[in-house]
Amino acid sequence: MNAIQTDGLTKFYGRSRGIIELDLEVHEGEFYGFIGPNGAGKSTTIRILMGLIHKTRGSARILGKDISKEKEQILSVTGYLPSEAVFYPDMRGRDLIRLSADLRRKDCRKTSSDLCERLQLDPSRRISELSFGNRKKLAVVCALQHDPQICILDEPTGGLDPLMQREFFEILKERNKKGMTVFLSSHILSEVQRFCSRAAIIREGRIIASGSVEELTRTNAKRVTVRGTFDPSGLPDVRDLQISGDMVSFLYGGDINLLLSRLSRHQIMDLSLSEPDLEEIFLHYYTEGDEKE
Ligand SMILES: Nc1ncnc2c1ncn2[C@@H]1O[C@H](COP(=O)(O)OP(=O)(O)OP(=O)(O)O)[C@@H](O)[C@H]1O
Repeated sequence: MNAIQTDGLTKFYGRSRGIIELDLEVHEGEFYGFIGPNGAGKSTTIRILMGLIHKTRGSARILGKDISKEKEQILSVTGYLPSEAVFYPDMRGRDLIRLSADLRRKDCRKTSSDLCERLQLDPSRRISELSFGNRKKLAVVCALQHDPQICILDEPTGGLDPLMQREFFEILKERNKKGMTVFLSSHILSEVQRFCSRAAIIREGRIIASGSVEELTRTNAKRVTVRGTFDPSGLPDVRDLQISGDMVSFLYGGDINLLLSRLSRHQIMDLSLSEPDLEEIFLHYYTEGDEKE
C-alpha cells in the first residue's frame, strides 16, 4: 500500500489548468519532496488530496483510502499544514489547538505542549496578536499533535526563522524515523535535497521527473568555473552561462576532453569543476522542457 497514490489526477479551474494527469506514488515511511515553481500546481494537488477542492478527473488514495469516498478516515490519520494558515483571529492559540484535537476526538495535551515548547510558541496569546511565523508554528502544532501516520505540508518553512526551521525539520525527522510519511511541497531545493529521499518535479501542472533525489541530481553535467578569458560558446551542451569580470561559469554536459583541449588554448588563471546542485539541475529540467516546446 502506498502512502499517496494518484492516477491521472487532473484539475481544471473552469478552462484554466490546475494539474494534468498527475501520477504520484509516495511509499509509506518516505520523506518525499514535491518541487515546482510558483503556479506549477503543488497547492492544487495538496488541496485535492486534503478534500478541500474537487478533482476534475482521475483518482487519488491516501494510505489506501479513496479521497472522494473515505475523507473522514483519511483526515483522522493525516496532518496537514497549509501554505497560508488562516485562523479565527479572536481565538487563543491553546483554544485552537484544543479544538483541532477535539475534532479528532483525541487527547493530545502532552504532545501539543511538547511541540509548543520546542517551537517556542506561547499558546496563551490571541491569534490576532501572533506574528506570521508564530501563526505558522500554531499550524505546525495542529498538524502534528495527533501523531498522524502521514503529514502533508505545503511550503512549510515560509515564515519560520532559520533556527525554527532547523527545529521543525528535527521534529519531522524524528517523526519520520518512527514511521510517519512526510510529503512536502517546496521551491527551496536545498531543503528537499537535504531531507527528502525521493521527489517529484512539477512544471505547468505536469510531473516532468520523479525518483530518488540522488537519481534526480545525477547528471553528467558539471559546473565549470574559469578565471581568465574564455568563451565556451563554441562548445556543445553549454547551459546557464554567467560572465562576471574575468570569471566565466557555465554548466557543461559535453566531452570533458574537448573542454580541456579548448581551455588549453587560453590563458587560464583558475579552474574548478564541481557537481551541480539541485538548483542547477532544476534549471536543467526546465531548460530541457523549454527546448522541446
Ligand atoms: N482558485 C483558483 N482559480 C483559478 N485558477 C487557480 C486557482 N487556484 C490555482 N489556480 C491556478 O492553478 C495553477 C496552479 O496553482 P497552484 O496554486 O496549485 O500552484 P503552486 O505550485 O502551489 O504555486 P505557489 O508555489 O505559487 O503556491 C496556477 O496556474 C493557478 O493560477
